[in-house]
Amino acid sequence: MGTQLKDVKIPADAVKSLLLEKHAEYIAAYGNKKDDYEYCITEYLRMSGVYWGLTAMDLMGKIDMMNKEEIIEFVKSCQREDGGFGASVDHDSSLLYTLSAIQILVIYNCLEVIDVENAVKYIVSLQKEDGSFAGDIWGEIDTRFSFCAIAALCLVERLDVVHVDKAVDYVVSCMNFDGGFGCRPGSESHSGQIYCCLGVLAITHRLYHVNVDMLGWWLCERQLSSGGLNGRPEKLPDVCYSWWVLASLKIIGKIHWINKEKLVEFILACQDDETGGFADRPGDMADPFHTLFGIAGLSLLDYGSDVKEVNPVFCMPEYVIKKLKNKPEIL
Ligand SMILES: CN(C(=O)[C@H](Cc1cnc[nH]1)NC(=O)OCc1ccccc1)[C@@H](Cc1ccccc1)C(=O)N[C@@H](Cc1c[nH]c2ccccc12)C(=O)NO
Ligand SMILES: [Zn+2]
Repeated sequence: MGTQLKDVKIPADAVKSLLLEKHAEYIAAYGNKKDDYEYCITEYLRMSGVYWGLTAMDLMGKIDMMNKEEIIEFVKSCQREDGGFGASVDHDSSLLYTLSAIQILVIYNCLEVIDVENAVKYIVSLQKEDGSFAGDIWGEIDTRFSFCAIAALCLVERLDVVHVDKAVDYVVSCMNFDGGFGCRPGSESHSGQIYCCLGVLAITHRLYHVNVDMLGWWLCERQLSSGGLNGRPEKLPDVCYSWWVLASLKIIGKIHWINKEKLVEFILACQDDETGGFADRPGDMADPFHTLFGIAGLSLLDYGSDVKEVNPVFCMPEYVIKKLKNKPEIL
């Protein structure tokens, strides 16, 4: 018989509707358990964790349940001498957490509380001769960091300070024969990297470089019989990959190429009806990361009226991105 496709079976008693109130309670309570084991071991990505929780709550119309003052104080306390932001207080600066910090402040519309000029200097300092970006001073090059840099500069309306054409050339040099993108030239196509590279091309209005039919085909091939999407061939479906693939399809105008009903069923089945929140696949433990990307995925699928529209490029509420002078393009 043919190769057994790895997939999950959705249990008959799986959740079939969005438990919005439970997810709001789950996220609101998460920030209060400062001595919880899980909270402590995720200190290394805390700034991103705050972005995930805040964005999920805003998309659910529950942002008022978050402690605005405490969040803004935390973000301010993480800006370092070099202008960048670390994941938590006293952690080294990185482009990943500099983007998350700026995303949080733009949602709260209070960029003035930080030194934007110094943050811009930090981002510029990480661009290389070939247009690529390192993630921090230790120098790892990855198209993820190209997205962090371009997205952050777009959010503070300062795209003019970097070599945009060289940044685009580097991203294009990472395009593969299958239409996808990897982390460096010649790297294997991966849904997360595709999302980042399309984000750079959407923000810089250079989506004409994309082989839309080839990439669209590769992306909708990610859907398995469970309805869920995986990140690469032969991998298991995962609700966060439902976001990376779906957002990518939305950016290139091919979201209608996948079976929306089956994907909605998969995402809803990933909810934890006891604790609230979404897990990566049915039956696993929920976490704030998969909760954001489950809700954002349902938003892209126009599920239910009580979830706000999400911007596929920034994974932030559309009403926030609409205010930008230079909006990202989608096909
Ligand atoms: C570091 N991360 C990952 O590698 C996750 C792990 C994972 C979750 N489910 C399956 N694997 N994978 C992941 O985020 O892959 C998507 C991805 C990969 C590369 C580039 C962009 C997105 C996760 C954290 C994590 C670790 C372990 C378990 C669950 C979450 C993570 O921080 N992802 C990043 C992915 C990302 C989103 N936007 C970006 C912009 C630029 C760079 C990265 C990102 C994030 O959400 N930042 O806000
Ligand atoms: Zn995942």
